[in-house]
Amino acid sequence: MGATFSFINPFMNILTPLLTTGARFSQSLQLSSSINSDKIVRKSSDSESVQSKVSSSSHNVQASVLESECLSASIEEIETLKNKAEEVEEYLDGRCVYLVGMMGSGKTTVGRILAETLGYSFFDCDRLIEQAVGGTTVAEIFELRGEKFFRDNETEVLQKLSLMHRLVVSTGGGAVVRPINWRHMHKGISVWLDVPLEALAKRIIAQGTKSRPLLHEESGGDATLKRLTTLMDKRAENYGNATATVSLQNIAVKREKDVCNITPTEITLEVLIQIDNLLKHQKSVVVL
Ligand SMILES: Nc1ncnc2c1ncn2[C@@H]1O[C@H](COP(=O)(O)OP(=O)(O)O)[C@@H](O)[C@H]1O
Ligand SMILES: O=C(O)C1=C[C@@H](OP(=O)(O)O)[C@@H](O)[C@H](O)C1
Ligand SMILES: [Mg+2]
Repeated sequence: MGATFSFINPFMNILTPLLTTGARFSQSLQLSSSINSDKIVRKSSDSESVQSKVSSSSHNVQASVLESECLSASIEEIETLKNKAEEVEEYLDGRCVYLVGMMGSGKTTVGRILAETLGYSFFDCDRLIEQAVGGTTVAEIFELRGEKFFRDNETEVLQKLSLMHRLVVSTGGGAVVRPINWRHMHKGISVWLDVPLEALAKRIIAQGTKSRPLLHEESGGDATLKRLTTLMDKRAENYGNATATVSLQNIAVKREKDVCNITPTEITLEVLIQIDNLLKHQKSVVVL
């Protein structure tokens, strides 16, 4: 294995303050605002006061993810989300939730909402690697040190996170390729966000392909879709190792919506439903 960037110090420097103070991940704390996100869940009659509080908090303090989502999600949706999370949290028993899926599938976006809904800390693997390597971006790491260096450090991040509890971890799209990474993720619950490639291509093009080194030679929709298809053909089996799957195609049918119009809140709810079904099934099997 090439010289990997030792995470012993830099990585633990990022985690240690969280472990010692027991603080929820600073990212969530930075996102949370003067209003406790639990208070978002009110009867619709309070929605005006909540909305005004949310909008005022978003002026003077960076709004929490739920609050910002609340601006696009109804109070009823947020209430359903929080109620489901309370059910799931009991069965989760502190186990970490790992989101896997192709680049652009919404792991980082949904991960933040899921963490705040569960009252878990949130980590994004790519961001941890960038922070531990002195702020170098993922694209720069690929360019300057190569993909193997990146993958070695991705494995080290997952190994260290697997020692912790009550985390939502958004992995990078290629984390599923190494069996050792599954050994770490299988200590928790892994959920595959399965998004049709055409929807992925649209999102990634809208976001810009520069930040994704495995794509950035591609320009234009067809080339990006072709590249994503090649990657997916190689990885489909790996994503299938996840303990649960959230298919956006299925959500689209259930909600009679176009896949591209399914919101992160709706996906987060489906993640919770799939985890709930899985854990209740596991519990019933154990009882038998
Ligand atoms: N449900 C969604 N609908 C539309 N766009 C989304 C959705 N979820 C995420 N996105 C957008 O897609 C892009 C990739 O999302 P991100 O969370 O970074 O995915 P990943 O971490 O899986 O690569 C971002 O621009 C994000 O705003
Ligand atoms: O699919 C992949 O191999 C990658 C996905 C990226 O993460 P996202 O899935 O968050 O874009 C990032 O880890 C890197 O560019 C490699
Ligand atoms: Mg991501």
